[in-house]
Amino acid sequence: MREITPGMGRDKVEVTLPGSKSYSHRLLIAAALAEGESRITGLLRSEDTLLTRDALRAFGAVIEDDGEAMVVTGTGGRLKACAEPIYLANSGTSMRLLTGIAALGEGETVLTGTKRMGERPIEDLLVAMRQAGVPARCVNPTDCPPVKVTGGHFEGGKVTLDCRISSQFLSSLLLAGPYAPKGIEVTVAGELVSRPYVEITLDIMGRFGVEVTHDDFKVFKVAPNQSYRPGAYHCEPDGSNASYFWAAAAVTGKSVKVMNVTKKSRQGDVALVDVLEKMGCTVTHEEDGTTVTGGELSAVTVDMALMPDVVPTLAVVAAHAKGTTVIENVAHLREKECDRLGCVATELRKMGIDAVAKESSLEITGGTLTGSDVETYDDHRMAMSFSVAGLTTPGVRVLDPGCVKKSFPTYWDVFETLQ
Ligand SMILES: O=C(O)C1=C[C@@H](OP(=O)(O)O)[C@@H](O)[C@H](O)C1
Ligand SMILES: C=C(OP(=O)(O)O)C(=O)O
Repeated sequence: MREITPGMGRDKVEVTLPGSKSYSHRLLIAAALAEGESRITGLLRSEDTLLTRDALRAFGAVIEDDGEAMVVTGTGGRLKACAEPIYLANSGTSMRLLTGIAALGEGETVLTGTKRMGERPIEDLLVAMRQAGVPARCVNPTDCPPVKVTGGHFEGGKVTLDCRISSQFLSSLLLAGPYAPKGIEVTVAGELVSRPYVEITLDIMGRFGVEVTHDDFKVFKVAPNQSYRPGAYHCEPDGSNASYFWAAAAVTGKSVKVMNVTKKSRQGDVALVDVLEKMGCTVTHEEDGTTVTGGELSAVTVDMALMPDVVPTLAVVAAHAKGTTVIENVAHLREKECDRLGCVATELRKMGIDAVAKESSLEITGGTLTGSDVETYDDHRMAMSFSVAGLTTPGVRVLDPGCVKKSFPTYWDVFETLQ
């Protein structure tokens, strides 16, 4: 349990954050698929990214950490079969991306995780993998992990993929695509949620020398006989984790500059600053970072389909704003570490805020918050978002502060620099 001390000590604070979770997973995967040695700096070392690292080791990549960089000796796309099941806790990105990669193995791989992982759907990805020749199925009759993938049969070719639940399915097929004999052509059926994460995938594939073409995010083509090029790569800081510090400024009326996170990034969550600006904050864009300064906050109606991970952050800011904020088009939040629509609304209501989770939206009417014991549902973003409420409200106690280890093990140290 951790009780948050209200107030920000200084009027202007600069924070420096660890590497992007999404970029870290992809940098490690691309380097592990390359032939030869890559040196990657700036990587996030958190529970989830280390699970991806360990899984890639199990697939045969050699990965050493010298403290500054991870040095990866890649496999050239020829992966070992894994005798033991690969445990991926509740890292959706590891599970979904590595399920596609397992198709490049030389035998059966079982990928498994926590109880909650066993409730996070993956069948849509497996349907597409089967179309590409890969025997892949859920071990239980649930459409969710554990999954069993039989490598060595990945022909590729044309597949149709439903991307309404997760963009990670598409990233998975694209990342494995260059090593399929026919390459891969993915037609997206249904709305593609969380599109910026696919842009991150394309960015990394491009930087590693693999070409992907697409027709306005509807049909994606990866030609065969391409390979990931090893080299020296750097990981930028995490835009989703920047949100808590911008939100801290928004609710306290102070200024926070997040160093080296800018609108030039492909991380979609950086666009949260545009929403905060609409709500009444002042945003300053500089080459070396982005500053939010709090102001009088008013409600907004905003489509957050492209920025799912910062919805809990925005919800806490909305609880401090005048009027009713409507966060639309976010049904996919129900499939995250917890049901993020239901759980955010429940915890806000415990603080005296009128919050309603609808089927695909969240409505929050700003008001006066009261302190409460915040249940985190083993979800790092619940802990980090609600800690921001503690800056304005006495008596906010985060029940399981340790769950931040999933994406930001040093969160509380950085948070303390605000105070
Ligand atoms: O590909 C990625 O790195 C991610 C994609 C998003 O998931 P969905 O595409 O399932 O929304 C996001 O929520 C997750 O934290 C990271
Ligand atoms: C949804 C998230 O992660 P993942 O899907 O990788 O579990 C997240 O970090 O908010």
